[in-house]
Amino acid sequence: MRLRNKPWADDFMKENQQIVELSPLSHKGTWSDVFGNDNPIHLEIGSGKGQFIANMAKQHPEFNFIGMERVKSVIVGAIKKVKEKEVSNARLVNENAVDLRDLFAENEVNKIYLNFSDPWPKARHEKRRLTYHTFLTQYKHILKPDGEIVFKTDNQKLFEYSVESFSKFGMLIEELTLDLHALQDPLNVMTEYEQKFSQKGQSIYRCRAQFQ
Ligand SMILES: C[S@@+](CC[C@H](N)C(=O)[O-])C[C@H]1O[C@@H](n2cnc3c(N)ncnc32)[C@H](O)[C@@H]1O
Repeated sequence: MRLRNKPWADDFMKENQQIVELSPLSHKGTWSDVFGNDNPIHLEIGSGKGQFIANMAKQHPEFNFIGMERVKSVIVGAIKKVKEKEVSNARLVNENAVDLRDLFAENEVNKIYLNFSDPWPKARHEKRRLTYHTFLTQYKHILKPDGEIVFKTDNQKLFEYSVESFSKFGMLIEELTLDLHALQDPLNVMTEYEQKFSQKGQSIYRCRAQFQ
């Protein structure tokens, strides 16, 4: 579902079809054809302005990256960042993650990144959180049996909620850190929000969880 009509963003996307997939539903089950290889597929939901996906694609040519972002004016920024990196292993889709099973076949994806997802703090909006159990059901379907979710946030309440949600769903918590940057993990690629919040002195939380 596309949310707002923005003709200039539509034009920009049409001009950059080597990066943005205009008919992503048609690739369900055949994403490897889009990339021209069988490399593992890593999906980021809510890519924002694309710093993470652009840098990950550059650092990891052995993986294929798909970034999903529902806001047109935001995805334009992500397209520009991916373009600058001159990579062939990243694609963006302007979709609202409602049911990922429309976009991906069973077991088609190897890893899902949820980076600084919108917290939806009100109880009545719980169903919109990307770590709500209905989303986990979708993730389990599209992920390979050994696939994992990597979740990063600065929001303590969302983090606690999400770890509990993973756990209640029967997922295996493989890693949990309350201060990611203290680990000085050289492989950590920062997102725009991560940079912004860590500069303000906020701790960054990360959890890696696997379906069993
Ligand atoms: C708080 S921002 C974080 C952006 C980026 N991941 C970062 O860390 O800098 C969350 C982004 O997720 C997008 N988003 C939220 N829910 C989404 C959904 N259901 N499907 C696709 N994009 C979504 C929003 O439009 C927004 O750009």
